[in-house]
Amino acid sequence: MNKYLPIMLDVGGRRVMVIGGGTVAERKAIPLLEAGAELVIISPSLSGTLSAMAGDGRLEWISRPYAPGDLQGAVLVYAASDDRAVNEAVAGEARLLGLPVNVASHAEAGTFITPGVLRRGRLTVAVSTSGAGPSAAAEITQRIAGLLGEEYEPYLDFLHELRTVIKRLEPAAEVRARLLQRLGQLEVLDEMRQGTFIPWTPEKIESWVACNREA
Ligand SMILES: C[C@@]1(CC(=O)O)C2=NC(=C\c3[nH]c(c(CCC(=O)O)c3CC(=O)O)Cc3[nH]c(c(CC(=O)O)c3CCC(=O)O)/C=C3\N/C(=C\2)[C@@H](CCC(=O)O)[C@]3(C)CC(=O)O)/[C@H]1CCC(=O)O
Ligand SMILES: NC(=O)c1ccc[n+]([C@@H]2O[C@H](COP(=O)([O-])OP(=O)(O)OC[C@H]3O[C@@H](n4cnc5c(N)ncnc54)[C@H](O)[C@@H]3O)[C@@H](O)[C@H]2O)c1
Repeated sequence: MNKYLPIMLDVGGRRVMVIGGGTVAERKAIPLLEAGAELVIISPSLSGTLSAMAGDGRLEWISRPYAPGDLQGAVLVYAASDDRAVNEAVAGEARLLGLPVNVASHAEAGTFITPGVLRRGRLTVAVSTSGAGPSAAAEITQRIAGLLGEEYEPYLDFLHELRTVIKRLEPAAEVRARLLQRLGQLEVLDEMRQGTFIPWTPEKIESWVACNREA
């Protein structure tokens, strides 16, 4: 049943190939660019949005149909053409090269699928139905969006800042673990939700660390 492994992949500066330039390719391309991928699209045509992005130099467009050998140098592949046989051929080449491949027309021909995604700054929530119901994945993602407000973005920035200071100041693993656990018990998230949070100065952070070091 649990066939798919959820992971968070760093594609920053890495070459990702998308075959096809329509609606689905566009939906896959935008998060790839947001994640800093070096995006190459091979397709005889492009959607309006993708075309504008190619014009701005945000992605490379190779204006022709897919041909075997096109996947050289990629770390990730999306077969998003509307031709099942083409997507099949792309998946075959990816398999030979040992590359993860997503197949839009029939997911079972590929090796990974795309979840619905909600982002709040450093927080990412990914929702997958393992392919059972893509619309349901989108709807559940929207429901979760209603539960997790915008306050999570500054909250995670705050946690990141304190965690960085703690890791810098505390060499002892035991003390670090205690501080990081206490960090999670602060009421900062509620304060941020209510708009009453006052940003901590570096002095306040250091004094909080000093006061919470002991068991
Ligand atoms: C979540 C989301 C992310 C994204 O794509 O970015 C996503 N599909 C979304 C929307 C959506 N997709 C489809 C519809 C029309 C309604 C319907 O058919 O249900 C809608 C609804 C809409 O458009 O509103 C049709 C469809 N989808 C797939 C197939 C082929 C197949 O089942 O094999 C067909 C039939 C094609 C045909 O028949 O021609 C396959 C996949 N779609 C997946 C992801 C993967 C599984 C995710 C999971 O459940 O875990 C998987 C397996 C592979 C993949 O694409 O990675 C995104 C919502 C983003 C958002 O808005 O939040
Ligand atoms: N996975 C999903 O979430 C999902 C959702 C809806 C539809 N689909 C399926 O995904 C496929 C694509 O859907 P779409 O709405 O993006 O279609 P679309 O018609 O908008 O786009 C298809 C694109 O494929 C390109 N193409 C055609 N032949 C090609 C080739 N030989 N090489 C490279 N590119 C080629 C076309 O030029 C076009 O840009 C369809 O099979 C559809 O059934 C998947």
